[in-house]
Amino acid sequence: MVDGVRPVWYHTRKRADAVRRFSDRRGDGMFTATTPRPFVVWFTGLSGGGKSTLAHGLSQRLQARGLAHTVLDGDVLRTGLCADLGFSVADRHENIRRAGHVAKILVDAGLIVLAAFITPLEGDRRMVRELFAPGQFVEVHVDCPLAVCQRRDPKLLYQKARAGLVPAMTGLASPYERPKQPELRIPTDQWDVETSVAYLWEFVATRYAIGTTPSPARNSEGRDGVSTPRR
Ligand SMILES: Nc1ncnc2c1ncn2[C@@H]1O[C@H](COP(=O)(O)OS(=O)(=O)O)[C@@H](OP(=O)(O)O)[C@H]1O
Ligand SMILES: Nc1ncnc2c1ncn2[C@@H]1O[C@H](COP(=O)(O)OP(=O)(O)O)[C@@H](O)[C@H]1O
Repeated sequence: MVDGVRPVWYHTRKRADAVRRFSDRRGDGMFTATTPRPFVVWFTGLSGGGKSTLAHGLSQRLQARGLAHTVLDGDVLRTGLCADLGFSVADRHENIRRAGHVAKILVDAGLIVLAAFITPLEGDRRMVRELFAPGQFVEVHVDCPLAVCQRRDPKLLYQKARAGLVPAMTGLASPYERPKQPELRIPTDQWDVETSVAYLWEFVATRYAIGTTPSPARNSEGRDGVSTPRR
């Protein structure tokens, strides 16, 4: 240390110590209920299915509890970081690879990440999952039939695709592989937004012990398996 100037590692360690004191009041290495370990919720599904709507609905609930989080949206990343990519299988793979690594960096920095990308292929979803520790990744299949997505068509993309103006539209000219083992399926053609967000919240809040007393089960690192939608 020279002239009272402290090296970067000093501040980093002091901050880490402070965070640990705050987040580990039990003193046994477990985070408290109000400061869950960071995790990623990865929304996959057709365009118009409800990925962004549900990500922002969950974001509001996290916001209300003061939990540090961010939303990563395919539409947004494609205006900057991924602006060079189109919708071929190879470009979608690269898009998801980049998005997955950004999510990983943010989760490692302590944020809860809500990622909304079509992510149409099982292999790409697996690639992203494998970036994270077991139990840190929640795959949510925003499950909405193509016909309903086409009826909603909030961005008129399907209409344009049918007119030949949007190439490789997912579900029409480009495949969407139905997720085999997501942690959650949300049938957004059958449930309204409020019901869907409530269901999502119940799963996330339980799994990560948000706003509840920590229980021995919450420290489990294993996958919880698919949760069957119920009303
Ligand atoms: N051909 C084609 N197919 C699907 N989607 C298209 C296409 N062209 C543009 N868009 C717009 O891009 C958004 C999807 O980007 P993603 O990064 O989520 O796609 S992917 O995961 O790489 O497949 C998607 O956003 P969402 O509607 O929110 O899914 C569309 O707004
Ligand atoms: N249960 C539901 N969950 C999410 N969105 C729903 C639901 N029911 C109807 N919607 C509507 O469907 C549309 C989904 O659009 P959006 O969230 O942009 O989809 P995506 O991000 O998958 O393209 C919105 O207009 C939303 O209000």
